[in-house]
Amino acid sequence: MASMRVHELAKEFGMDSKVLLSRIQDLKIAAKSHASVLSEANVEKIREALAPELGAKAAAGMDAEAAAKAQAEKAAADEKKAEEERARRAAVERERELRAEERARREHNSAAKGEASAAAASAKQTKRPPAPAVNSGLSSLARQIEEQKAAAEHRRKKAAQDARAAKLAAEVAKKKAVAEALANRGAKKPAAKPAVERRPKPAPTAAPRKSSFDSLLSQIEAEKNRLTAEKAARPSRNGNAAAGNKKNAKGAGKRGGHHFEPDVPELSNNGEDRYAQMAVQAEKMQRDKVLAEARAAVAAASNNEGEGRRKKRKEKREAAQRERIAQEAMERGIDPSLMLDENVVEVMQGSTVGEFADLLGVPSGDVIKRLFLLGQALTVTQTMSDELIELIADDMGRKVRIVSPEEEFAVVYNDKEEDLKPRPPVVTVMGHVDHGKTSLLDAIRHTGVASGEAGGITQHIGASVVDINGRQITFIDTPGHEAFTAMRARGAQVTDVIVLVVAADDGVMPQTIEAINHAKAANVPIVVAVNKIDKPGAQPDRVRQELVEHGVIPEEWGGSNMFVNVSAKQKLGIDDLLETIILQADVLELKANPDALASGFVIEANLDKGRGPVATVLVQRGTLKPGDSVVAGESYGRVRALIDPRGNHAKQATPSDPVEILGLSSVPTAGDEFRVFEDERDARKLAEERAMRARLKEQQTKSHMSLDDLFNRIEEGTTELNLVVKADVQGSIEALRDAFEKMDQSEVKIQIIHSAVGGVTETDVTLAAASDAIIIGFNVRPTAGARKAAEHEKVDIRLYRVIYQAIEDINAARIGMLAPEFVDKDTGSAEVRDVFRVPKVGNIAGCYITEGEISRDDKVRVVRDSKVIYEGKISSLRRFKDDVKSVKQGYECGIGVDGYQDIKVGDVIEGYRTEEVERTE
Ligand SMILES: Nc1nc2c(ncn2[C@@H]2O[C@H](COP(=O)(O)OP(=O)(O)OP(=O)(O)O)[C@@H](O)[C@H]2O)c(=O)[nH]1
Repeated sequence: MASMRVHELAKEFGMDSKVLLSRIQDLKIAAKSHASVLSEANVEKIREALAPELGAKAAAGMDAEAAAKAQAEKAAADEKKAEEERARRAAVERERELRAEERARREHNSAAKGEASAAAASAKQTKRPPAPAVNSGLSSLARQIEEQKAAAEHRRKKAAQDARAAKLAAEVAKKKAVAEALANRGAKKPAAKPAVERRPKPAPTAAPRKSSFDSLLSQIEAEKNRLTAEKAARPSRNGNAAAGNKKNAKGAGKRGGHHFEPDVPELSNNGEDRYAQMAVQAEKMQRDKVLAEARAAVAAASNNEGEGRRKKRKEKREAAQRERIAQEAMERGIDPSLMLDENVVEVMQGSTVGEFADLLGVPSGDVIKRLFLLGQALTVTQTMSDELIELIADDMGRKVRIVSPEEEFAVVYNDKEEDLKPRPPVVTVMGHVDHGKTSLLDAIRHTGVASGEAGGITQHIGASVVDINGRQITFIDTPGHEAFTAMRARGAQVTDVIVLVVAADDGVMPQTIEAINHAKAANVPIVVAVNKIDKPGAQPDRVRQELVEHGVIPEEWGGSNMFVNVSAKQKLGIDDLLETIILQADVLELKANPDALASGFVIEANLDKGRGPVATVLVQRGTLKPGDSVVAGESYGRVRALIDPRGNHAKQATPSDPVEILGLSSVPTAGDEFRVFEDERDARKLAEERAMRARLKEQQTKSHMSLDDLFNRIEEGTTELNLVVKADVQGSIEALRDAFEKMDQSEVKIQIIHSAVGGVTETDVTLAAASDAIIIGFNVRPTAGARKAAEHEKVDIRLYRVIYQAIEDINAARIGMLAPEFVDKDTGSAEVRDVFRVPKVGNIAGCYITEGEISRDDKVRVVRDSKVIYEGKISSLRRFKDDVKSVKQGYECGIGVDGYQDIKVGDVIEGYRTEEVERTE
């Protein structure tokens, strides 16, 4: 059975497609509409889940006759069942009665038996309360058990008595034997055999440990006799025994391996002394024997358990191997279960239909057929997207793992704890416009230079290094959150600490809040530099209070953020700030392995006329040296020279060092990863593959989170929906926040990562791209730059005019039912450069089309300061007094907006069309 569409399945079930769709969504299976394709596995799942419901439905749908027949059949079956049950119960009753009779009979017999017990029995019987027949049967059974228990106890005691008697007899026999042996000692040695034979029969291995001192003595004697006899029977070790032969010697040796042969010295013959010696011997023998037994037991156990142990060790080895693979998988960002499962087939990203079929060992025709059923007509030589590879494999019940080309070179950074060495912190300065970021960086650099090497004028390489009390701090030179977020958007996490500059005379401003949000999104700690404290209007405490409202709480007030008052202009508090940064870094315990091939990120790059491509990189791991083969983004090459921030040639750059690289093949982009390879060919191959992938990616840029995609993302495990909210007034933001809080967030948590009053800017788009967020705008418009950036980054910008629409959309998106069938498509944008008053017609906007093309039939919105102030239709579109159908970008025209006279110079007229969009998967 192949995959099916929802409506096909609904038809099969005799259900309404919509009803089935909602049931499917309840089952958390991705399906958006009646046309959605369901995989075979999902169809099976749905069938199973709906089986009871469908069964009931089927029963309900049967005609009356069939229903009556079924009912009759059921009644007959029930009756038959009841009959059987009655018969079974009767049989049980009969059995019970018979048992009671039998018990009564036995009781009667035992009561009659024995005169002595008769009285007792009758006494017992009189004691027992008169009970009905069944009860008396039970109590007699209990009595029988009691009697049997007593008899067993008696037998046990008797056996114990017998054993004790036998033991005593054995002891006596032993004593006798010892006495005899002692008496015979010295006169004539007893024959070996009889001595051994005389060993008392019940002298088991366990007995000596428990036996008394006397019995031990007798054992010693017996053992000694046995040994003497054995010695006499086998050749002496020095080989002069006439009877000696090699075989015997060997056999004795072997026996010695398992046998306990205590070294018992001869005893002197006089009285108490002799007994003392015997006592010592007894103790020694006891100990040695126990030891020997223990050893034998261990040897036996290890022989028996050898197999088990080997198995265990093998299991342990395999578990360790699995753990290692899982660890490696996690470090490479791969699902460990896919790497551990032997049934998983690894398929190279971008495989053709033919290659895919070969890897799975199936005919290409089969794959093509399945693709066709999914609405994808591909030929054998066409490449399959990741999604199709997974879909078709799933359809075939096969497991695959898509291997990206870069994975071949994926370096697993798994440094051992002992290889990690402390490294300096990397700091970015952020803050509102004009709060003194540049001045502060200058002041800091000046401090560094003053206390550092003489003559070291900092070069602009994108980062600078400052020394404070022998400790290094690396500052990223580009202040502001744009650069920071742009880097982060590219996956480059280079900053350890953010210095947030807030002017003491100005307080918290919109960009201050933006910076806080960026820092929080990146999970980077903030050190606050309250700047301009030299100014008369400075209120550093007010800054603290304002920041508290945004979750930045001073340490002295019980929070976790360090604050320092500074004046960048008068260079006050700079050392204090640097020391605070060091303190914050110490808290972070920053470490890296310097003894490895270097890797890190490009923080700035340009093409220098004289020197060719130049890139400033920040080393994050390992040590970079001239001569290293390096890849930086899509560029590669051999490091010709390293230049430090002071403009000097460097011999090496270690973790947290910024350094300029010369010798690359092309100019990389800020935020690109760089990595050193042992072999230059590998570096080149990776760079080329990256370039190829970038081209591919350009064609199919991975979209960021979008409302259309939210349901699928939730299905894939997304649990958070990040939002950037921009609105015309603060009240709208608060209202939206309130509404979200009331929403069911059990499946996906809604987080507003940034909100502000104003139009949607490029920075909003970069933040959204970096945090995989959706931008929501209320009565605001994106700037042209923001729109372009969003298009490029595939960031979803949703613009609303009423709050409930946004709430409805997000609610619908969560369950995959987002259905705005109509969307506004922008057509063009015009800048109002003049306003003409035309009698009888009204005000006409003299415009310049800055983007796209505006047509006479388009709807328009009038935008002022990024806010929509009017929406309506075009009443007239003219070029030089002529009515025209449309005007393209770069041309001037006159636009009359129907019903709106308040047009002003500087307004923007945006043309758009409302189009019906067919929702696809
Ligand atoms: N009085 C006083 N003025 C300062 C201080 N720090 C900076 N300024 C002044 O504030 C103005 C802005 O300083 P910048 O360093 O350019 O501020 P910025 O944050 O880098 O500004 P942008 O680059 O435009 O974002 C300049 O005129 C500085 O001279 C200070 O500590 N005290």
